Amino acid sequence: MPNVQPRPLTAAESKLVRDHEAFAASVRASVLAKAPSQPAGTEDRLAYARLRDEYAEAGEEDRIALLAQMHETAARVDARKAQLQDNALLPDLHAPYFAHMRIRTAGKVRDVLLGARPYVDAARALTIVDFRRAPIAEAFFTCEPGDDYEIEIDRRTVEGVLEARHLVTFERGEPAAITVEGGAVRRIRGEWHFDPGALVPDFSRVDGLPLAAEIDPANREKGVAALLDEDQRAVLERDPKETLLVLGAAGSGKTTVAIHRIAAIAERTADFDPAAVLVLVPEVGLRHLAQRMLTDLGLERVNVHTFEEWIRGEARRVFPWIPAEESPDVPAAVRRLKRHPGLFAAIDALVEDIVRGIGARIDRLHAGRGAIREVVDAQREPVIEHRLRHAETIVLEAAPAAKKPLLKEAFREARRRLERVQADLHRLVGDRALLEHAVHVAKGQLAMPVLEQAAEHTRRQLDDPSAVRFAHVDADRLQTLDGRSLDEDTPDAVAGTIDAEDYAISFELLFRKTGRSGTRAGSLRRYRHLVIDEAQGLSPIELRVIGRALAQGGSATVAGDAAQRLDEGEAFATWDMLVSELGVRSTATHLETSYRCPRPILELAYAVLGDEAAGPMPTAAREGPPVLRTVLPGEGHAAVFISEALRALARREPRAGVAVIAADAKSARAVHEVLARSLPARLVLDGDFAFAPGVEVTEVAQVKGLEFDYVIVPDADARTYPAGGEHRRKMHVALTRAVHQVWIVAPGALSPIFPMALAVPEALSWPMGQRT
Ligand SMILES: Nc1ncnc2c1ncn2[C@@H]1O[C@H](COP(=O)(O)OP(=O)(O)OP(=O)(O)O)[C@@H](O)[C@H]1O
Repeated sequence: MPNVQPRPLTAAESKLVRDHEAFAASVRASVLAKAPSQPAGTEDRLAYARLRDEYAEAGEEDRIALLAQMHETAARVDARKAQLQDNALLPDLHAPYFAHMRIRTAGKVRDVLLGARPYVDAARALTIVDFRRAPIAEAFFTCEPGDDYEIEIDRRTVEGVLEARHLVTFERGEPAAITVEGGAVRRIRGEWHFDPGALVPDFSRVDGLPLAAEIDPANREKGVAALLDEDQRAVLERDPKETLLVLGAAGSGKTTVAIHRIAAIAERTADFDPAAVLVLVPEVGLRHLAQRMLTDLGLERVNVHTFEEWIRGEARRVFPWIPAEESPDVPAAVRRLKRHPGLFAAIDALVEDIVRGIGARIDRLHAGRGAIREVVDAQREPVIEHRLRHAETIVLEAAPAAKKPLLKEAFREARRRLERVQADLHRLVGDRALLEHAVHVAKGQLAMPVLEQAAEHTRRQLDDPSAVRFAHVDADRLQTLDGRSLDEDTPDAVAGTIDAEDYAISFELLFRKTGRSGTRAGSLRRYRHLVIDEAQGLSPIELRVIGRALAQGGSATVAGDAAQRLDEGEAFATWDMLVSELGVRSTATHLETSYRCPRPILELAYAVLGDEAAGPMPTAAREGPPVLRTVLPGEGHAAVFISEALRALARREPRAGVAVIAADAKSARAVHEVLARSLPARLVLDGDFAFAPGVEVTEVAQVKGLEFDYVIVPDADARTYPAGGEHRRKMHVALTRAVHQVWIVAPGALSPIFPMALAVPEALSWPMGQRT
């Protein structure tokens, strides 16, 4: 806890307290004067959805009547919505606002309160503005008391002076603390006191360690190459033909070593061709980083792709039937099913079924009386083509000479058809009976309802989109009330699409049927050397396809860390199994020193992992400043604190690279919306990091393999990171991106994944209100 030495209030501070008690009383009176409680309009909303479905199914003669009904229902829904919104938008009386500013504009002084919802009661001179969106809130985020402001509102410039600004917390609906010069005034057991304390965390650099932007690009790679430790160098000295598994904690140099191994292989290989090397990474950000590292090493011709980019490109070349559009919205459970190792059991069952079908067909056409079918069914090779060849030999041996040419042709035709996998894919992912095999072997990791979901999702994908179905209907008749397409935001938006997960499944089906990874349209490209970075994120079915892209006699460097899995985690079992899915034999190296993060970050990142840690904590290469932690009453307070801290940091260390890493894209957008009001923060949700000084707001999934001078976790609260392995690994990834220092901000109760006993100092002496 901060060093608190209460003292009585000054007259000005007492006046401030009285003002805030008056604001709170005024909000309460205003809100209570408005009657809430309205019935929900659920029935009408459901009716509208039903009508929309009926419209899609209806014949042209019924459409006009249906449209009229849709109109009526929509009008009722809108009216209800307006009522409900009115009530929902009333301020929350427990904590109606979190900040206050006094502004002087056009000769008048006004008090403006900042809250999550806007609210105005002109009679009571009460104004609460939405801190995320109201233009005037910018004055609060960007000005110090006494500063002039100039803000664009509705194309007008409004000028004024910010006279005062305060953050406020509430307890049981009453003001409990208000920031003032040098600290805060605070109500303790009904008495108000002054508490001293700083309000901006003290980011402190590691002595002697340059910021990323301070490292001369020309020295960057040369520098690391010279620094590599014994274990890292040993990897580079291994035979280029060997497949190596490079394991180690976050920041232990796995990517660095894997990329430098390409340079080492290039040096030792007479006919080295960089275009015969493929580097696969999970995200676009890491692709950019790997490309930069390769360019620094003079290896810019090496292919670098995210796994998804690579398999999409290969699948579209090999399977010309693949639809142009990818599904915008795959249900999470279906995505999990399609990547789960249990799916192999469903594929096995499908393979048996296909074989039975082929045997029965040839038998029927050639009057085999069950004998041909029996021979085909009796074969046990994993690949259907091999079974058919085997069966053909047996059948032909027993067949009379006259029948042989026709039988031969029948088998050839059956084999020729094997490369058609489109229908098999649809059956596999849409047939409950087949998928039950997957759920069965998944031992509780997949639940039965996923069968229904997958079948439904596939059925909708196989539907023509409305635009195709109603091609004969006038375009203006297809206009909906809201002007959107009939499919938008409806489950039909997936009609005519494919899921990204289906690419690997198609390759697996093709292999199980033909023993090859090519069709008449094209073949999977092969490489002499593969680098697979962050391999822990790949599913067995994906690894099989990657393994088949390795040329005969080629080698691979597989790097990863099981503690950094960001999916549910079940696609990964052990490193041995992972390598065996790739179809290679490998030797493992463990890198034991973490170079990126200083000790305090590493300690916290390991404590957060708990049982999810793959091994003991690695050695930290250096000491560093403490991890900072701040628990605040809500998002509004967090936004203010983070923007103030970032502005102070930018003044002190303008060359620092800062990542604000939110749990997901939605949270990143919300944080960015506020930060962008007071500083030039970039929102990065497509991997397009600048690798330069400045503030970038992003989500955990984007930052795999990357590093930043400072990391701020803006949503380390219990709601965003509840207990659970998945959340522990996710936080571990976020924390371990920092080279210098980490600041954890919890808007609300701190996540339970942080150990209570851990010595993480409270960064700010912020008096908490009771409400979070
Ligand atoms: N021997 C070394 N001496 C000093 N710095 C090193 C050394 N090895 C690697 N580094 C640096 O440590 C940082 C982390 O390296 P790298 O990104 O390769 O780790 P990683 O194991 O791939 O991390 P992650 O698991 O987070 O992806 C980089 O800045 C790299 O330059």
